[in-house]
Amino acid sequence: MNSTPDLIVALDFDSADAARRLVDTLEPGSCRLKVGKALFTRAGPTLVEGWVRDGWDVFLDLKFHDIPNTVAGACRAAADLGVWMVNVHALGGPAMLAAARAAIDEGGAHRPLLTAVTVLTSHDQASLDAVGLQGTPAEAVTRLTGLAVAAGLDGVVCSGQEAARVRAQTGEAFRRVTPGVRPRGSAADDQRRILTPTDAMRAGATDLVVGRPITNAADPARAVESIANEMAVTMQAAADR
Ligand SMILES: O=C(O)c1cc(=O)[nH]c(=O)n1[C@@H]1O[C@H](COP(=O)(O)O)[C@@H](O)[C@H]1O
Repeated sequence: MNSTPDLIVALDFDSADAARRLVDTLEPGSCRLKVGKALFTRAGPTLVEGWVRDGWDVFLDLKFHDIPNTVAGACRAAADLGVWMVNVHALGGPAMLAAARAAIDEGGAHRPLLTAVTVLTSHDQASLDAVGLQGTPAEAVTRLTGLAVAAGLDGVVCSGQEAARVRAQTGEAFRRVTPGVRPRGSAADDQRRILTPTDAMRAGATDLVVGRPITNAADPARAVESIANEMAVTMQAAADR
């Protein structure tokens, strides 16, 4: 198990106000924030820059996937916002990944972590077959992780189900960011490759991304606390072993 797996709260709220209401109850350092396409399209860079100024680590999850030149420009813009992590789709291919890497490395003073989404956690075998990707989801994750490693990225986004495999392929330092995390008893929603926080940590996830189990909870702040507690208990149990 990684020594400090971190909780990333996916702020997939319909409004900036709803997101702010939750973030105002949390402390930077206790978790990280993820701003994805829905909230960013509503609230834009100003919201992100405000949280960065307040000391938050923000994962800007816009999953860039375009021609290399366009993705390079988008990565430069993300770095200029001061975010902690930015991601692209590994499916964009080697040239796109290299352009993203170069854009971040040649950028200004701030250099966010750059990760690549492998196979979305909403994909199962049938939907992977439908888009024409060969092999099982795990095999596709391995292949796409190979592209991310070759381009010098800092990690991949994969499901907890592939975290151990990615660690074996890449070594400990390469990040394994895992969405599709569901506390026991939570609805899977549209996620297909899921694990509980405890199982994702045991599998070697370095960062756990959790959205709806928090944002749809009657008390989102309490839901964050409960997941953080589960993670702390799992860490302690691993340390005691
Ligand atoms: O890159 C991501 O963060 C991501 C990749 C992936 O394969 N699956 C995935 O669910 N995500 C994001 O992780 C979050 C998961 O949210 P919940 O399913 O609500 O916990 C969403 O914001 C997704 O956009």
